[in-house]
Amino acid sequence: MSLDLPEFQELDVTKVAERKAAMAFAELRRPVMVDDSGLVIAAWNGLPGALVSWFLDSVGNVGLIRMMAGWPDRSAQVVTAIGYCDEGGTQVFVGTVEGKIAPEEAGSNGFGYDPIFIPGGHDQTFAQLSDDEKDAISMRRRALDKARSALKL
Ligand SMILES: O=P(O)(O)OP(=O)(O)OP(=O)(O)OC[C@H]1O[C@@H](n2cnc3c(O)ncnc32)[C@H](O)[C@@H]1O
Repeated sequence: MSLDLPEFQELDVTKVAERKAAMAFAELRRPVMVDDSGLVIAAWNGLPGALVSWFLDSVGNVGLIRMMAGWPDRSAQVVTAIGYCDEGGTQVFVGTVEGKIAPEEAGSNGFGYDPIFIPGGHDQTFAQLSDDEKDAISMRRRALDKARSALKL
């Protein structure tokens, strides 16, 4: 079932996931799980964070790379927060991958910011890795592993 929830103007994916989960539970009155993901650029004090889809919709990956010109520190994190809510309350499980913004777009796998994010320990973007390679190290995998073990799924 699909549920349209309001978007929160908030940088922190953890807070967005927590509010989304609570709101979805209030609506559906049954256990819910939501996902919110973001791109956290260190030199920009965390921008765009959870607002990344606004950046991608307006300037795209290429625009984002251009906006990084003049910022020598290209380090960034990709973060997924999984929010879970049931009668007992809300819990959030966060997965993070440290890396950096690529000098140019590369690769055609994946979606979103995959072509411009190079995970630490690699010299290729997420979009140059196979689906299996990305899934093995992704922020979403890390968040889901935490959720699985905490919720005993
Ligand atoms: O809340 P908004 O910002 O409207 O977006 P959304 O709910 O539709 O989507 P997400 O939080 O899951 O993701 C925010 C943006 O991050 C991108 N994104 C999410 N997961 C990603 C991944 O694994 N690799 C690359 N980009 C990703 C996605 O394309 C969106 O533009």
